[in-house]
Amino acid sequence: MIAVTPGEPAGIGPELVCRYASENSTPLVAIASQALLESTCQALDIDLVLEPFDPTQAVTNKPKTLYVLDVPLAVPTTPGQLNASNAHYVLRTLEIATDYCLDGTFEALVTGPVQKSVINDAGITFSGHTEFLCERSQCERVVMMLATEGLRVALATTHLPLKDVPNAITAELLESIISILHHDLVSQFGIAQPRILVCGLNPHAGEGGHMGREEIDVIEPLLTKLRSQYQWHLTGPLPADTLFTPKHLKQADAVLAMYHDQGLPVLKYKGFGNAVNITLGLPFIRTSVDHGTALDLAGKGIADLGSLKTAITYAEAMIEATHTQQATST
Ligand SMILES: NC(=O)c1ccc[n+]([C@@H]2O[C@H](COP(=O)([O-])OP(=O)(O)OC[C@H]3O[C@@H](n4cnc5c(N)ncnc54)[C@H](O)[C@@H]3O)[C@@H](O)[C@H]2O)c1
Ligand SMILES: N[C@H](C(=O)O)[C@H](O)COP(=O)(O)O
Repeated sequence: MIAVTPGEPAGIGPELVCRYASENSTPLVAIASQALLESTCQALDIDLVLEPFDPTQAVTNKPKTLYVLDVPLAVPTTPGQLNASNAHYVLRTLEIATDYCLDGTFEALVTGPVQKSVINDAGITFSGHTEFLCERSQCERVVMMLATEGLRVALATTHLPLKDVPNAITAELLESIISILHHDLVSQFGIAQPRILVCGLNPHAGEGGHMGREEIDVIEPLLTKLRSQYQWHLTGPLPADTLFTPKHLKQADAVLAMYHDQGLPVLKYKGFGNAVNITLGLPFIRTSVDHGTALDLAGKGIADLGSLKTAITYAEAMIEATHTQQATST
């Protein structure tokens, strides 16, 4: 079973989930407000039956059906209008979803977009699903990786102000990020010997130390150590501006970028609308859309479904890969 959280109630998440369930037969359990989903279907004329979810019963593959585990909103919503009063609702849906994934009720969680700012406006420190799921699952570290046809980009740091990035790039951080990335490319993506390209942090990878020393002091020694210890295929640190070119990418299974806007603009330029955001290193599968709440489109029924479809397709494939791995290891 796959759980889905539509995310911010005033964003495009609820309508995308309802439209997906109306048009596709993958059985999904939405952890969300039943009233919100009902009003969304009514407003946009979406043909969908909302069935109460019973955790003791398996869901069946019924067309035009969405199972719902009801989590009431604090206050009714208007599409496109944020209300901090519903921030706790958003987090509650994520808590319930995570806990049901951890106890094995769901095999995967697919998340819709949340509005990070409004959660913080409600007085809750929140930087993203990735960090939230890491903490709730009591993981020491997880890795954000976005993927689209022909490109996978993982991040060494995630939702961090740019000024804090250089100090965060330590050998300890990079070793655990690369280890999780390598492990999950093998186990979840079936790549026997993953080839990973690692970006430098500074322009031209530091220009021999004249434009920053993180490459010389931290990244290169760590890559050398990991190569000799594990024989992993790690290339870098490479200048990020020319790393994202076919010559390099055709020899890679994934790229590790040092920070959010070093890697994600390239990925989204290539695949926005057909990309997926995956959290590696969790004890369960989590995929997500590549876009945000798109408040400008909410309630209009015109937002593109492509990324939600991709996120669900990846979750299904990763479930399959996990089953195959379990079968071969027993
Ligand atoms: N997975 C997530 O939870 C997630 C991902 C990205 C951004 N966000 C959050 O979303 C909020 C808004 O972020 P933003 O404005 O930078 O990005 P956004 O993705 O919401 O919007 C950027 C542009 O893309 C368009 N767009 C987005 N999704 C679309 C879709 N499905 N179909 C057609 N057009 C679409 C929007 O109309 C807008 O023009 C922020 O709080 C951000 O942190 C959440
Ligand atoms: N960094 C993501 C992106 O740009 O698409 C996005 O903010 C969502 O991150 P979480 O999955 O951690 O919420």
